[in-house]
Amino acid sequence: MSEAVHTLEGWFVLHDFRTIDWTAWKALSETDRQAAIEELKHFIQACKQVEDNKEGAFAIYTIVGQKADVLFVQMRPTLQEVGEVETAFNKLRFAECTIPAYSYVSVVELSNYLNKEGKDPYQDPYVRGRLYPTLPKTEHICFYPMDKKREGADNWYMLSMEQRREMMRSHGLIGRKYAGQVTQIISGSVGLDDWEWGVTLFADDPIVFKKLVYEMRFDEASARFGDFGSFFVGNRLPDDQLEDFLSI
Ligand code: VOV
Repeated sequence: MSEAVHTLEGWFVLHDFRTIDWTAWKALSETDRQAAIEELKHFIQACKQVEDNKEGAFAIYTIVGQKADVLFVQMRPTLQEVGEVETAFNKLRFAECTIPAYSYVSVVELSNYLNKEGKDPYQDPYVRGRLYPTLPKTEHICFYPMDKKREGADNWYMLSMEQRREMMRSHGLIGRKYAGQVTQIISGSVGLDDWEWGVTLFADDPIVFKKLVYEMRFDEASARFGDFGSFFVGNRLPDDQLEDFLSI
């Protein structure tokens, strides 16, 4: 049997994609719509407070294309807290005018393919910053789930630790070329959701998503072993644009 890589886990993550039921939203009276916006603003403020207190992380993006209209990314220390914030959102008046489009449950993950053994990684400030991140406030987000293949000769899980380590080293070298242009958060979802990882990328230039993902397609870890789900891409929704976005 091949050796399983040791993983470090950080915050649990919910990617909560909603489609706005514009017909229901338009049917509300102006007063009810304004009250719903105020309530939503309160909810967003509470999520930001959690982030400021370093007790979780939060981001809100509008999604381009018909798969969804808006994405709430919620990170919390426990699965229970992630469930609670999802329920809190569902109780908002605004949520009554949304339709669940897609969701993804995972936990921020780092593997030790490239780590030195020895010190307790959970005490390393760099590792902690990766496991318990403050989400970058970039203009754009890209999310997709992925698997590593288990098909005939292309079975990631039958490779030796050394073979996998070498491929992850090559993968990391490509990624490093994009340092400063893109931030990646890899969250593991084996046993939690339908795919094995969620890939969340943050960048100010969406073309960087295309270039990075394309370049990685030629790298063995992705070319031979990557299987990908649906891609979602979106634009940051700053507080001062929320009203505009929801205005009728
Ligand atoms: C944006 C840059 C970037 C950089 C620097 C980077 C580096 C690294 C390193 C060093 C490591 C290994 C240690 C760790 O940190 O876990 C990883 C790990 C991982 N990655 Fe990555 N990755 C990037 C980016 C990046 C992208 C764009 C993708 C999607 C792949 C694609 O084809 O669409 C991805 C996937 C993953 C996955 C699924 C894992 C876990 C694999 C496993 O078997 O455990 N990743 N990744």
